[in-house]
Amino acid sequence: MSGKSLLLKVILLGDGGVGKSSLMNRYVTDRFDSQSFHTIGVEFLNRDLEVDGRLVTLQIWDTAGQERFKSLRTPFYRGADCCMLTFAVNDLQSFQNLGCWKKEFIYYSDVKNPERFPFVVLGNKVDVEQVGGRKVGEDEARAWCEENGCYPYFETSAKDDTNVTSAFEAAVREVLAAEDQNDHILLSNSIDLHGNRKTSRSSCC
Ligand SMILES: Nc1nc2c(ncn2[C@@H]2O[C@H](COP(=O)(O)OP(=O)(O)OP(=O)(O)O)[C@@H](O)[C@H]2O)c(=O)[nH]1
Ligand SMILES: [Mg+2]
Repeated sequence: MSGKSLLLKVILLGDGGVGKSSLMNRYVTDRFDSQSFHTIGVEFLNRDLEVDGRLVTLQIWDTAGQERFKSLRTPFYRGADCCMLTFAVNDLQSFQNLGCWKKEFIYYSDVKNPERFPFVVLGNKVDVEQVGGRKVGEDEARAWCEENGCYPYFETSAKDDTNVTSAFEAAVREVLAAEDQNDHILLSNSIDLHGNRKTSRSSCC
């Protein structure tokens, strides 16, 4: 295990009220507030964790999902290592807006290679299933993830603490895997001192 901690910036995006702040608070402080206020702008919290033997400081940036706060949140997209696109399974519109959130992120973060950028999708509030409140099926959500870039999908509940840890750990794994891939591309395109240019390309998902 490496002794140095890697700082990773993960950003939570999605419609107002889907539970982004609740997911961050559940993960970092293990608390849930059923009366939480809408976020204004952005907030962030850190949590240290170890994934596959690597020490990581996860810096979670929680953004305001309401349209009126757009100009306050978009300046913070730059430098993100992973984007967690969040909807609520009892809110069809929030699912239908995932594509807009992805576009907004790509535009303002100015990522070099959007096709390779690590996104993770969260369908939050799965606890509502028990009271018949689900509006988006798991299959439908998985199909969207498949079509839009083979993104990992997690059905979460900040209220019941379902899959919250797994989702954040998956975000870290996605970033680490993407970095390994980039290192591999750099290595395979390097020129050795004997004049043999290596041109082998790595394959992707
Ligand atoms: N039943 C249920 N309610 C949840 C869950 N997560 C969040 N909520 C509730 O949904 C409401 C909105 O949650 P927030 O975490 O504030 O939503 P947000 O995505 O941060 O909203 P904005 O800050 O406006 O973008 C609050 O009343 C939460 O208590 C969940 O997993 N299950
Ligand atoms: Mg919030």
